[in-house]
Amino acid sequence: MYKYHCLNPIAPVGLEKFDEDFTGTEKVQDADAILVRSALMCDMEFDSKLKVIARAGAGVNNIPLERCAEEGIVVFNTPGANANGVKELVIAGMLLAARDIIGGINWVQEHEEDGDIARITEKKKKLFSGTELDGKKLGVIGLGAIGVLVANTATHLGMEVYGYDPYVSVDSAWKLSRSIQHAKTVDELYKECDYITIHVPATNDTKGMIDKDSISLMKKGVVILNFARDILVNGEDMVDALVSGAVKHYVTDFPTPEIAGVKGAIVIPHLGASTEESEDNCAKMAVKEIMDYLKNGNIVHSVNYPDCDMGEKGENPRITILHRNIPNMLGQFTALLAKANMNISLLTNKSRKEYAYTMIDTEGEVTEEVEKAISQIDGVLKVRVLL
Ligand SMILES: NC(=O)C1=CN([C@@H]2O[C@H](COP(=O)(O)OP(=O)(O)OC[C@H]3O[C@@H](n4cnc5c(N)ncnc54)[C@H](O)[C@@H]3O)[C@@H](O)[C@H]2O)C=CC1
Ligand SMILES: O=C(O)CCC(=O)C(=O)O
Repeated sequence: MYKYHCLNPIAPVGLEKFDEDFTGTEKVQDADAILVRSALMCDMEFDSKLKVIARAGAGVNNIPLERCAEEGIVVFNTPGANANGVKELVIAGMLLAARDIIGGINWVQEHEEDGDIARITEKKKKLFSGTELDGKKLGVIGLGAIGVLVANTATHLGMEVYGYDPYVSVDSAWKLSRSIQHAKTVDELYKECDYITIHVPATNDTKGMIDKDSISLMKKGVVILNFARDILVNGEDMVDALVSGAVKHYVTDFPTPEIAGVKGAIVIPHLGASTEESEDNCAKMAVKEIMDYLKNGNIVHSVNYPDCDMGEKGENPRITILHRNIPNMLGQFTALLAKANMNISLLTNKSRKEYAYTMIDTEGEVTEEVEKAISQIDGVLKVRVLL
């Protein structure tokens, strides 16, 4: 029986997909699998029993990926499963910046007791007038699951859309509307656009990518939207830009003490993926990934190990080995099995940067001695024998 623990609430429709070989546990130290959304895991100690973490969502900057890889813990995310939820809120964010909907609604609430509200509305509404998105230029940085949806939808609102992503995947490129203009440099996008929205992962390379230098290249009064992660934007520089009017609105899904009360900032409490549909999609995908890994050894949508899929495990035992990507690992595995007089019926080996994964279907029993001998090979991080 495998045990799973949820560090955040995970949609029941996903958890219901676990079959009879799985049960929930309140004790994280007993878990073979952890499901998580945004809970911070960077300082957590992991029990040697833990084999897999599934992030029901896209961003994985709350999980220590490298340490997990070293400890033989495979980390998954659920690419694209919440992209539509975020896209819809980004479009709402652009509309909130273009029209003073929030100011107008607040004004009505302040005058809700006023019997004359209908008449004074017509006098006061000019205080909350705005502009339209039609004809404006939108720059989308990062054309992954969310960026592509935002870019394509904005074209239907009449916006002229520029996209920038030096690492765009073939899949995303296929999905992108032909009317999106390809910005060859991010500076080109900064200079051209009235609205700029960022949809890149938070990494050492992207941290602080929006700062006083990048803002200085943008049009005065630009609107910047950040539904990716707070650390992509230098908070101090953004406050200065809002105060000076260099940035008209900063629409962000990430409240920080620095930005929360600043005039011009439109701050949402991380609601991008908080829709029934996104939560259900993420939970279902995360549970599927965990079951497939624990029962079949397959890795699909990992963020710290290579994806590797040998289909459903059959009658024969399957040995799965997480190991370093160094020479002669396969040679040592096969030599060891040959010495134990074992036949290999199927073998796959995949690598990703410093780490690799080998799956071996064998004919005949895998003894404890064989399992132990594999785990003692230098560079092996975790061995499992699936029966
Ligand atoms: N507000 C919310 O609730 C949510 C926020 N997110 C955040 O949005 C981010 C993006 O999500 P997805 O689109 O699903 O991820 P994704 O992985 O599908 O797309 C990310 C894209 O960014 C591109 N990229 C990476 N570095 C870049 C750079 N320096 N310049 C330009 N492009 C670069 C990649 O090539 C990729 O196409 C996530 O990493 C997460 O932090 C995701 C889901 C929900
Ligand atoms: O689970 C959530 O609500 C956060 C979603 C998110 O930020 C992500 O998927 O990266």
